[in-house]
Amino acid sequence: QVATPAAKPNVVIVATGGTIAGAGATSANSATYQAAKVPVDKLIAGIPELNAVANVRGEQAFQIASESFTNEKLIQLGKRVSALVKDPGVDGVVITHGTDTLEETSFFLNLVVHTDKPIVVVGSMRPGTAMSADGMLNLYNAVVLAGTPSARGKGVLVAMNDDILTGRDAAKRTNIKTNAFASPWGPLGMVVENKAYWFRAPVKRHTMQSEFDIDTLESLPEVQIVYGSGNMAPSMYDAAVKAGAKAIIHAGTGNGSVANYAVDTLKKVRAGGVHVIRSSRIADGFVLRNSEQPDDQYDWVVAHDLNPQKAKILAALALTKTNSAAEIQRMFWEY
Ligand SMILES: NC(=O)CC[C@H](N)C(=O)O
Repeated sequence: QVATPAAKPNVVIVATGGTIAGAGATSANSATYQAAKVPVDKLIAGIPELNAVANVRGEQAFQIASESFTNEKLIQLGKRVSALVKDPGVDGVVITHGTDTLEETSFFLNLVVHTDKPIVVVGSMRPGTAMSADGMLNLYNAVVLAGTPSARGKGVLVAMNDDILTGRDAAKRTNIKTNAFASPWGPLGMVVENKAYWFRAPVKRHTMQSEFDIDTLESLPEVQIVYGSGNMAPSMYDAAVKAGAKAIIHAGTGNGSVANYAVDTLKKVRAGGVHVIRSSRIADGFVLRNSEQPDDQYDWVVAHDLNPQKAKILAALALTKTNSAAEIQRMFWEY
């Protein structure tokens, strides 16, 4: 009796732009190119091998370089993904995305899309026109992952350079090389020749367990980041408040430290009703509450292990639920 082949999964690729859709003048241009040029159908047509692993169709949500993402685009993308995963005919979703803010989008979707279906965010460091372009295999791996049943329930995933990273932790660490993304806590696994191999699973709240829901969101409160350095200008915090920030992410040196000449400004910011959240400018930062600064006394929040750009996403979502620093801190411990 001939075994009937397993039905191929139905995967939708939602394209937003980035280098994975980029084009350079010559094959030697691995770092000089224009992002967001190639439409999704051409990306799919360029990888005929996709037909062997999934039934794939594409949608062009945007065609932009990801440094140009806005809160409005995050919400628009989130709502589209939420609608797609509700479709019983869709088994998984891939999002092609520029790598500059890929980590913000993957974390945002991890927090707001209520599904256990795989959602895989993917980009590339070289345009498809370059020698040893990485986009084709990254996209192929992302589609394999989005159609893999064992990828269900693991939250939003990032597929880059053979690694499977969690959308929560994935961060861009270099701006030229193909091994650009990493997590402070390591990858969840790898995709190798059409198969996902798992070694870890996320433990923080995400997707189905999240209290945030894209279907109830129409906008996000303003949150801005102020970068810590020697000889800072405390007026930068005032400028963020003037720009409408409801929370300021302090991207502090080391332990999320605050210069002694800036503490009073941040205390005034908090007294004015704007939240202060201490993150760290270093890679793999980990900010302990009441270390270096008396957060309890100042009613400040610490970002835990989240880098400033990730903390900004969670802070904005937290402010849609509460204005209590204690509640915001709980969310930073749990997500
Ligand atoms: N590798 C990339 O995707 C970077 C290109 C562009 N800055 C973007 O983020 O869209």
